[in-house]
Amino acid sequence: MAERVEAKPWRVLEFYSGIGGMRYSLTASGVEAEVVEAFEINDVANDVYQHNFGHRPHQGNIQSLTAGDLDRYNADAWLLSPPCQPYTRQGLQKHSGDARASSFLKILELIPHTSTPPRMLFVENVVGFETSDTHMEMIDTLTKSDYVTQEFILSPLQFGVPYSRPRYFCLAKRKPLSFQSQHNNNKLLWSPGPLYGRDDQVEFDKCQAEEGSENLLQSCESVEKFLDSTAQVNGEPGGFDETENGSRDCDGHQYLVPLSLIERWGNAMDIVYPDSKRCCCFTKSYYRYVKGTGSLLATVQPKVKGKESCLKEQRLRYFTPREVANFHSFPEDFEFPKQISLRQRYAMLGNSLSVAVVAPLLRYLFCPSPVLAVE
Ligand SMILES: C[S@@+](CC[C@H](N)C(=O)[O-])C[C@H]1O[C@@H](n2cnc3c(N)ncnc32)[C@H](O)[C@@H]1O
Repeated sequence: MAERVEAKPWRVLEFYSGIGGMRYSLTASGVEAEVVEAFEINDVANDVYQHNFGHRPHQGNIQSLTAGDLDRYNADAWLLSPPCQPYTRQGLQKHSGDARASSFLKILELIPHTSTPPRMLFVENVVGFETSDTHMEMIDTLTKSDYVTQEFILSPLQFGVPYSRPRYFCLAKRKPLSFQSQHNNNKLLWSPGPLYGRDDQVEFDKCQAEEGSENLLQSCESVEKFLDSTAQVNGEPGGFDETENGSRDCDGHQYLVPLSLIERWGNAMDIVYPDSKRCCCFTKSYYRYVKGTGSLLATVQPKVKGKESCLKEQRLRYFTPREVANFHSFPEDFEFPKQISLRQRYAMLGNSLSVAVVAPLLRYLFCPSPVLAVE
């Protein structure tokens, strides 16, 4: 095998590509890499991916891929964001017993059967994955296949984004490749310090990643910066499913939270203001349900913030899909094709990831470009 020619981009496979959050992160990381194929079962997500990247992912069940199929791509790295439902706190936490975990386990099992196993792997999932039996199997397979791992739990709050979305990440490199800070091998880290060559904050309080300490929040931008100044919150032109939004239509304002919902669920709502420094994780059920699915924006700021003031007078609205994409640090040119309904937009964004978090993790995984062994 020849030494890797530095000018040649890394060849990358993107599994569970969704709307392409991983690909945007790879671009934002500045790593010279090329996505040689993406894999995704959902045709609506593939419409969005194709619209933005000009390439339609391989549509089908990842579970049916064989080692031979994957060998053909001759990929250096696999990026994977498998379904998180088996591990979510709200779910039944059936872990590997959940059918939705099986395609990921199957892909892991293929690694030792490929003729050229990927040199690097990147896995994203929800907090809770790290204690699952799927995680145990993953680490076992990676160790047996000669990989060294470093794991992180990080939130956009730690990257200056006023958005709490802690997620689990596994970075794996196949020997003889190694990480920059090898003393963090086989550790679960709650701090982004190692990504920037700082090891001072590794023993970071895990609550900070999850909830955001006061210091951390003060270093974040305000929610205002993420609002879409051009958004016509009285109805974006075109692209929305009339019947779906009809029931929400309140004075023609499709993003306004109906008063009936405020009366019923007001106590359970997470309300933020333009000068807030934190908002809650947007899930795929945002806009369908209000409890625990993401924050609502008060467009009229009361003298006393919060629920002490009449919620009905705060003119609460949902964040628009563009604004959710902003909290995910998606680029400005990301857009949905017109035919994608509002609910589908929220659902796919809720499944996606934070580019602000994943880009530096990918940079850390790929760089400095390790010199590969000469065969
Ligand atoms: C957590 S989401 C990943 C989203 C993606 N990272 C993004 O930025 O949008 C998981 C994705 O995997 C897809 N998926 C789930 N099971 C699959 C399977 N067996 N084969 C292919 N795709 C699958 C889902 O449709 C979903 O889009």
